[in-house]
Amino acid sequence: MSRIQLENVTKKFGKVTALDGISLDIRDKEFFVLFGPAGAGKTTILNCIAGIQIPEEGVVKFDGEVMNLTDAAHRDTAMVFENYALYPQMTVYDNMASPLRSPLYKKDEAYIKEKIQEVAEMMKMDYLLQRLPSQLSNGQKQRVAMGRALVRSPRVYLMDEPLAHLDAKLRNSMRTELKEIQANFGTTSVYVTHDFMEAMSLGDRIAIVNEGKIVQIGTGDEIYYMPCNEFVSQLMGDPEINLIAGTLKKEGDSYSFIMDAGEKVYHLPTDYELFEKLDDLGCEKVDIGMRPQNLNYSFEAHEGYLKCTVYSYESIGNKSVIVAELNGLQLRMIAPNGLTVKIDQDIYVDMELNYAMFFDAESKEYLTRYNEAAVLALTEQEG
Ligand SMILES: Nc1ncnc2c1ncn2[C@@H]1O[C@H](COP(=O)(O)OP(=O)(O)OP(=O)(O)O)[C@@H](O)[C@H]1O
Repeated sequence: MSRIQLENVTKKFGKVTALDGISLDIRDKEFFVLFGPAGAGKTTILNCIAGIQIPEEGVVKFDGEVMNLTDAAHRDTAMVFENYALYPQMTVYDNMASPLRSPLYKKDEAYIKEKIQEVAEMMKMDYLLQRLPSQLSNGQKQRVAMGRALVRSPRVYLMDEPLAHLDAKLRNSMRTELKEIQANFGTTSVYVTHDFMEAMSLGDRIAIVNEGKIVQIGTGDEIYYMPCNEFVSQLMGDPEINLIAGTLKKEGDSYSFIMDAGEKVYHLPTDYELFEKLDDLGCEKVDIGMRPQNLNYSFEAHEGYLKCTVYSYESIGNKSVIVAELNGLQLRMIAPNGLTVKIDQDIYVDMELNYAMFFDAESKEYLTRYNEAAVLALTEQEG
């Protein structure tokens, strides 16, 4: 059992408030992801759980027991750092054995050998056991650092960007493995990342951290489909969501959206629940959020398509991103690789508005979206 709670935790470094009244309730056996931009406070949260840093205010609890006065060595956590922290003079085997040889968790050598063999096989690194860290690639060092944490069965694994130095292919396969390993071990895990795909694929739940505060907590789908504000909508998606400023206008039973750029008028697809909500909210100035995959383009003029020019066309691996521009508004869209596209050439853009999210133009807070009830039903199933 390991439920980890933080209640109103504040941590300062001189004048910098790294954590500003953070509260989290991480469930037993949960794979919990902390996701946010650089400097948000993610590592500091891990350090407060580990006992490496002590909050000035607030409480850290393990299974209901206050841990603030328990030192790091006695909290029974296992941490994996981005910078590996391997002992350079020890072989991989001895590095992995080190937690099991420490006075606190001491095990006999036969047990240690068996455990290391099991983890090394699982992590496909048994051929590395006799090497020194200096004889390993960065990716291999990272696997060893993770293996060293996995030989123990602590109350909680604390992982700080453990896949950051792996190449894309290895990162993908490690992601899948990690999730399986955690499911098998059933150990509560808190995992820091600033990689959107990693957060989505690993987290049972994700906490969005920004400027020392928790902005939103939920399943990946919940946050992706109903981000609580524009900042979260931008963070949750790669390529980033399009935010399009304009004015809502009610006309009888229906609504139009007049886009600021080009003053193009869109008649919003009918969704009575959405329209009722818009009636209640009474907002005029809104930003519409459109994911890049819900924009379509053509190089020929079409009725209802928005005439723009190509701003850029760049490959992002197995697909590309086209950015179209109109009066300073840039629209990101997904396209295949290998198109013949010239910068500044005409491009015509269509928006699948029945996927739109609506944000208040002033506060930037989420207002509503199409199919909100269906999204809520989906996320309730997951929760
Ligand atoms: N030991 C320290 N001394 C002074 N300031 C610190 C210290 N540790 C963290 N900070 C500051 O606290 C804030 C939060 O840092 P933290 O490392 O927790 O962020 P993070 O979200 O993990 O960022 P990153 O993704 O870049 O690792 C930052 O402003 C950082 O500069």
